[in-house]
Amino acid sequence: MTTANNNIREIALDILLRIGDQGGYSHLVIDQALNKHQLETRDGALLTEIVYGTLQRKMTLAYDLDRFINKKKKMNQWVKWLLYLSMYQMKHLDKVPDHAVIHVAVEIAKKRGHKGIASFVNGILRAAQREGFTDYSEIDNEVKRISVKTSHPEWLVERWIEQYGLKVTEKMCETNLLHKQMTVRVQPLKTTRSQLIEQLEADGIKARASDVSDQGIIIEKGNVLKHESFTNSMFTVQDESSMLVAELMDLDSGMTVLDACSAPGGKTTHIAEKMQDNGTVYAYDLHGKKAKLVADKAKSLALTSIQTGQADARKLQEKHQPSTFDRILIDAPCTGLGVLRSKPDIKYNKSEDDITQLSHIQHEILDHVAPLLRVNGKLTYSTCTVDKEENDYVIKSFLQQHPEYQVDQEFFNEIPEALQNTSGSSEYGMQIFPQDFNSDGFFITRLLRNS
Ligand SMILES: C[S@@+](CC[C@H](N)C(=O)[O-])C[C@H]1O[C@@H](n2cnc3c(N)ncnc32)[C@H](O)[C@@H]1O
Repeated sequence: MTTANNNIREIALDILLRIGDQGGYSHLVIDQALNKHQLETRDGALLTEIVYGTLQRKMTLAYDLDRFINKKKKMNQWVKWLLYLSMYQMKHLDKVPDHAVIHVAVEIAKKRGHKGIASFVNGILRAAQREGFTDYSEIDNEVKRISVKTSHPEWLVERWIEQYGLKVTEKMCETNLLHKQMTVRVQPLKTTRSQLIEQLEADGIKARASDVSDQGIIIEKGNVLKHESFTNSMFTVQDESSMLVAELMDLDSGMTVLDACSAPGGKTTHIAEKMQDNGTVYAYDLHGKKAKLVADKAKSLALTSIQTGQADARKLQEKHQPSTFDRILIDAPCTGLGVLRSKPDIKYNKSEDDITQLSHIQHEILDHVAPLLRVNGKLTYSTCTVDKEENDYVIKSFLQQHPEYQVDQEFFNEIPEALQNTSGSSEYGMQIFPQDFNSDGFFITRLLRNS
């Protein structure tokens, strides 16, 4: 193993300490580290794999480690994370032999600590190499077994089982550990989807058309972010479930649309594209800096129909007259339990109280924005979370208090074929699980104002 390899593990250890114990956001901390260290593509990919893999499986690795350790022994945080990241590589990275993983871990332990710690690390990892890892079937309690095996907190597993059943929950937790392919959305005012796919394929990037959005492209192999079409803003990176939101808003050219919670602008720009950049999309966000990101994104995609501003969605009645908008999108702030594959820290940091608090905010936003829609207009509500309290129940209680609204039944007919029979959906909307379509977990519904 080279110094570069040692270095990658040391950087990985620093990142894990920042995310794991100091609460940094995984994607932001990794991006910062990749920029700071200017790693080659292959090294960057290995670093990302080790950090995400270890973080994704933190609870499983803690269970594994417990089997090899004298529990009375107090361990430094960095030693714990070094053991986790080493065990992760031994269990899941075939290309790195165990003896090399152990060697690097011992070197790092010597450098950061002293000989005694190095010998402790060596002893634990050699025991793991000798005895191997369990398949967790020895855990009788179903909730605990799923929690340990898939590294999701017990409260969340229990909650999902209650809401969606054991089979769906176990599958969801397993899917949350898998790699998600990148998907992008073509900017149709600049090129067509088939032209872009052809261009990518010609340059060695394997790509195919999405079934859920006619602007969507699934990238199967290759780094599309280094391709000239990205530099030229021919597309934007977006998850397929997220693309489905604007697809299901029933948009038309020339409309006046409100996007009440818009940053960083993935859906705002999609809305403008679907209206051929003709009409007006008012895009707000609670945070001024974030609203600027929406303006930047609109500019980079050369879209001119978007007007951005800072505002609390609950106070938009101060800016707009009642019955102004043809379409409204509330892509609400949420716990993000549908995006655990790309943001694994969420599953360790969020609590049931966060769910309840956010559901109150979601309800308040809906309540205050509702009068701004014109009669016969349509309001789309979406979240990237999997939890009934933030989804179905928010809609249910909104409808009870707003008899002038109903769920738009046409919405269910417009759901793409491939997603027609998702098991999580209810009379209040469509719940996409990560396992349904290898996309993010999302809730989407559309309400009609009838008086
Ligand atoms: C799920 S994100 C929106 C993602 C965005 N629609 C997209 O597709 O790129 C929710 C956004 O709501 C914003 N937000 C939170 N509370 C808000 C409020 N009271 N009023 C307006 N925006 C709010 C957050 O800053 C965050 O950017």
